[in-house]
Amino acid sequence: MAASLEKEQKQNQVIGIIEEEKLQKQESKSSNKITRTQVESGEGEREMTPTASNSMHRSGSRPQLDVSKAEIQVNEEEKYPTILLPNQSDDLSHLALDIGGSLIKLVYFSRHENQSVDDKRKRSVNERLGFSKGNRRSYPILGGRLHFVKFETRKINECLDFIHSKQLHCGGLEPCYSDGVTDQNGIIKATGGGAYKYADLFKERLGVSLDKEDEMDCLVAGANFLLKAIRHEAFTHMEGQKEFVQIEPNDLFPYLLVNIGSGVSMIKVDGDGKFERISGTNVGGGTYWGLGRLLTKCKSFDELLELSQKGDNRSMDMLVGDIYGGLDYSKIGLSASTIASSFGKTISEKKELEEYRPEDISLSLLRMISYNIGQIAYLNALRFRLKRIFFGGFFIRGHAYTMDTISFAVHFWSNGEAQAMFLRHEGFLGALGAFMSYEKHGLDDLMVHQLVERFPMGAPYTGGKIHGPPLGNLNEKISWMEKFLRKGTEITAPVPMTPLAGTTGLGGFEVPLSKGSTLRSDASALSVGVLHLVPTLEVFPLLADPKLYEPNTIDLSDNSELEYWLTILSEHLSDLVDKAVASEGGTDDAKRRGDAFARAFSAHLARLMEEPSAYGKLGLANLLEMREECLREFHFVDAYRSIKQRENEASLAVLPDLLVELDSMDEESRLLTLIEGVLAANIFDWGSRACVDLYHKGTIIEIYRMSRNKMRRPWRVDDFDDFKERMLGAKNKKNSRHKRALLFVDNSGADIVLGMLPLARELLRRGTEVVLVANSLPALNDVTAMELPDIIAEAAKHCDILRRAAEVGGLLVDAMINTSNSSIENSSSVPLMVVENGCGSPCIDLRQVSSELAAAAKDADLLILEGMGRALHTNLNARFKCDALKVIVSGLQPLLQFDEIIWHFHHSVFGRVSLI
Ligand SMILES: Nc1ncnc2c1ncn2[C@@H]1O[C@H](COP(=O)(O)OP(=O)(O)OP(=O)(O)O)[C@@H](O)[C@H]1O
Ligand SMILES: CC(C)(CO)[C@@H](O)C(=O)NCCC(=O)O
Ligand SMILES: [Mn+2]
Repeated sequence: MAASLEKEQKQNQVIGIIEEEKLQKQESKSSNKITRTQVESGEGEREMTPTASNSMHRSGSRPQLDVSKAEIQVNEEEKYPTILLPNQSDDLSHLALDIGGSLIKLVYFSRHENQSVDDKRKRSVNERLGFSKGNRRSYPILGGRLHFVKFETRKINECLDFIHSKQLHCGGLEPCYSDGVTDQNGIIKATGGGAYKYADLFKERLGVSLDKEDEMDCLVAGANFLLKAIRHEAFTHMEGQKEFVQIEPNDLFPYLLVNIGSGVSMIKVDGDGKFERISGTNVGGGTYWGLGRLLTKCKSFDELLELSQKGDNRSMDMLVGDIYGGLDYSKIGLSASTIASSFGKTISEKKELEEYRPEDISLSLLRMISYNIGQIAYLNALRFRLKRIFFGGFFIRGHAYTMDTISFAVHFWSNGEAQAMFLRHEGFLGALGAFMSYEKHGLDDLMVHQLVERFPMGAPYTGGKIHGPPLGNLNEKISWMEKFLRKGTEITAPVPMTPLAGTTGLGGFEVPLSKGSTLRSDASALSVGVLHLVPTLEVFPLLADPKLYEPNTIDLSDNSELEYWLTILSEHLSDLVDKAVASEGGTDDAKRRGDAFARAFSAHLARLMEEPSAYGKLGLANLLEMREECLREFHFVDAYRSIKQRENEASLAVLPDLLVELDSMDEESRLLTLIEGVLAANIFDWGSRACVDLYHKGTIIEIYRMSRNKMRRPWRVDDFDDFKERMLGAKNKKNSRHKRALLFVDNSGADIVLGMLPLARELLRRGTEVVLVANSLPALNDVTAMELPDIIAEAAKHCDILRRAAEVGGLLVDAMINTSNSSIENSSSVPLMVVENGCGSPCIDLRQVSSELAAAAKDADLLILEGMGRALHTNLNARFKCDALKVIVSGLQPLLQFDEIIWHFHHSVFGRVSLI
């Protein structure tokens, strides 16, 4: 009882300060960091980590850009030069099509050739951990991206141009990978009626043959894949509320798939490839668009849909009340406001078509068709006792009112027994299924954790948008951004609808309530991202229960939280842009890219502000990663590069003094000092202006010591005694040492050099192997795995323990020789290693880590997570199979908050009670 109370209190304390943390982290990471560190090191520009500037690190797990030997190509006619990337391999692509009665859907795959840098760190890690490079060979498609694009069928020429401009028809799957036995070049998988109808046109225009796949097979294959492999693919939508549902793959079948395209197909799905088309209706999306166009003279589907938002169907529809003199027909459960007869009112009036409002016509039509489909779907579900109904097809178009209407119908007629669900990739089921019909596509074998969805700016506009030329390169994308933002806030959401309070009737609400009056034409385009297939990602093996694991501590589905973070991010944007531009030498090109980045990222923020679930279920980790990805999209490789270098150098200069000081202490005080040191050094992270003011007279070691002195116990959550006991043993009892510790490191500079390295050294001294786990790609001023070996090499010059361990771990060049002749195995030393974590974000989602890290985790029995991103914003509530230590500094006002420390030590070893 007491224990659980204590646990609860600690938890509350922890949660209570999160509010304060958020601000600080962001302030710190984006504020202008002019600490004493930088002021002192005049030679900050000197390259300390030569690799960083030469070539972009190609993470084994996330495809990246190779900017080595990049050249700016000046073209007289063009105002802006093109950047040539000679070492950037061309994407290999292939394509599948679903050519429907209304829309053509494309799914295409692009892959960077596997050029991941085989650096010495990687090699030594591979050797040490017996880790090998995944299964790329046997699954040819893995390791690339899936793009989703659509065009109107009546504008098939635009589609052909798109395919041609991207050369998508040239990259069949087989020729790229097989031993040349089969040559399937020139064959594209295609489904939908158009695969028959337009086969000749494709042959004529592109010289390719369409390999026809059955439409129903494809719909089912696509739906099954999405529902199994994409987290939060399905959602419910009722009364304006969108809720993502996670369906267990072994609890998926049977279900009813209702694909609302031009016409509607209803398919009972019992398993992979096991299905039956049980029904359909000719009253579908084509009916709405076709009749709507005739009746309203609308020029586009979106225009028609937009009209409906301002409509009032009572002028068109005959309601029960119209028939019953304003009364309900309660005996049979019909309220006065229930539609008795769609468009029925128009018979009794002598009005001509022109006298009706197009808005009202559109809304009546939309309701008529949505209800009808909902009802037929329900009846079919009833027929086969199916509880779940998934609605796909582009009729839905992410449109809130349409979904609400369908949901209402299903809910109403089934008395709440059946549930309507929608799919984020709504209209792409068939195309995805066609894609999957390629042999050896490898998609079947992909697991949820190997897929990462991203939302680059290029995607919606090359792809999502139905009109317009494809964007070929960054230059075009930037020009496009410039043009597009001149037009204002175009990238926003479909207008969310909220039900009218107290309405009655079958419809549940009479008129859609809209926040704005326009339906953003790009909305549905933006909700489908690019799907990165990353076979090297794995679930972190030490998670106590991966099913229960939720990385994000803060719930962004809470609107005030989301708003808070979006505001923080937008407030710090200009500062980040300055840094990014400076990191690329402040050239005109960098400025232009910086500007485009700012526009793009603001557009994302605006979109999320308007529709929080626009990108699916978004956690803080995703949001922060989106910022980093957006920087990378505009070719900002490492915005904090020079800041990181300066801080590393300044910290390395004082490391020897610190080590001397530590070595003069007894074991117990050294352990405490080390932990205080980690906390103190993590504070350098925030580098706020207040901190600068306070410290501007000190040297880095003085600042570090001063903050360390402020780290007096007791801490906010203070489990140091438990940790100490585990490390040093109790009075008469000596605890066994840990075999291997994984240290998830955070920032460059003091944080890594004066905080984490000395702690690593202590572990090494005690005979524990140490693996430093760092980012694969830059994020803010976080240290990356690629930068660590150089930092360690520098530190090793002043410390035998680090030097020997780094040699054993293969991190030092001379050690490479040793490792290869394996004499090192005889050494009694334990190794210091570095692995990349698989991410490029200040947070870490432990469901998707690099295979290196997963391999390193196999023998680990101690985890140390440091800093707010990795231990607070994510993973605060994570439970592990082994000892885990989370070390975090937090506080609203830096000066007052030095004692705001979260420290907990969590035993999950058998039989021991969790302390938090
Ligand atoms: N931009 C658009 N242009 C035309 N129709 C659109 C658009 N956006 C959404 N729609 C709706 O989506 C429907 C087409 O959906 P979808 O692409 O799933 O079907 P399809 O494959 O073309 O049709 P079918 O499977 O019956 O051959 C249209 O009939 C229309 O109601
Ligand atoms: C003919 C298809 C399958 C073409 O996609 C589709 O438009 C559809 O299911 N139409 C409805 C046909 C019916 O079952 O009444
Ligand atoms: Mn179709």
